[in-house]
Amino acid sequence: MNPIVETSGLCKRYNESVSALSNVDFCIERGEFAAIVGRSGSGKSTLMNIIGCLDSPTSGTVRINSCDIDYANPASLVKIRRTVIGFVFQQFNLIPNLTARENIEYPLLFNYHPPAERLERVDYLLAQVGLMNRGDHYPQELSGGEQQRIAIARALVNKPLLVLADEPTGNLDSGTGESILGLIKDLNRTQGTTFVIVTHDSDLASHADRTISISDGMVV
Ligand SMILES: Nc1ncnc2c1ncn2[C@@H]1O[C@H](COP(=O)(O)OP(=O)(O)OP(=O)(O)O)[C@@H](O)[C@H]1O
Repeated sequence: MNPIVETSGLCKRYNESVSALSNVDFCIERGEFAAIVGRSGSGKSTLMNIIGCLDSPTSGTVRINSCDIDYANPASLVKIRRTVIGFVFQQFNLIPNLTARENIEYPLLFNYHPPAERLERVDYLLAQVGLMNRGDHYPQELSGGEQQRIAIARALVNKPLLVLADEPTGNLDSGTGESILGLIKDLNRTQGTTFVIVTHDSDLASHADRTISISDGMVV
């Protein structure tokens, strides 16, 4: 057992009447491809936001890569988000006035990388997601599935240990959604990157090694 994420007694209350997570204990192993499933409002996004260091729990602890997360220290959260975690969103969130290639390269600009190294990394990832011939296209010139492939390449550019994807297929038709999950599965197998995805769709979740079900803020 070599977990990349461990939570213990995780609780999140948004206010007195809304308890979004209650006492969540779970772990994600290194190299795993896990799917979090649950009905709308069950607490999936809340859990992903806390693991992704985008939001803080009301109580409980989270360990990522064997370090306790200090939610009171914003600089340490930024560092973890930049170096350990990659994010993929339902809405793709590509920057519209940058080409596909520039979108993938963008996170590298925050850490020092020589230009030749950046080019090589971007070319490698464009090939990995099967879009070598689309690098100079702007997001609006790409299909939804192609935009999500570029967003996945961008999430991988800093070689994160963990990629969190919140409804990565939510904006795609079912065939394209399957091909995106096939890509994630392939990257997980070939590169060993840990993926945690949230999906409403239990058929799509069956691509994952393990399904974690959330109901009313609890792992069931
Ligand atoms: N900022 C907020 N303020 C108050 N309540 C919130 C806030 N964000 C989420 N909630 C509530 O917390 C609960 C869990 O929400 P969450 O977004 O985590 O669910 P979800 O499983 O991701 O839902 P969906 O599948 O619809 O995206 C819901 O009852 C929601 O209304």
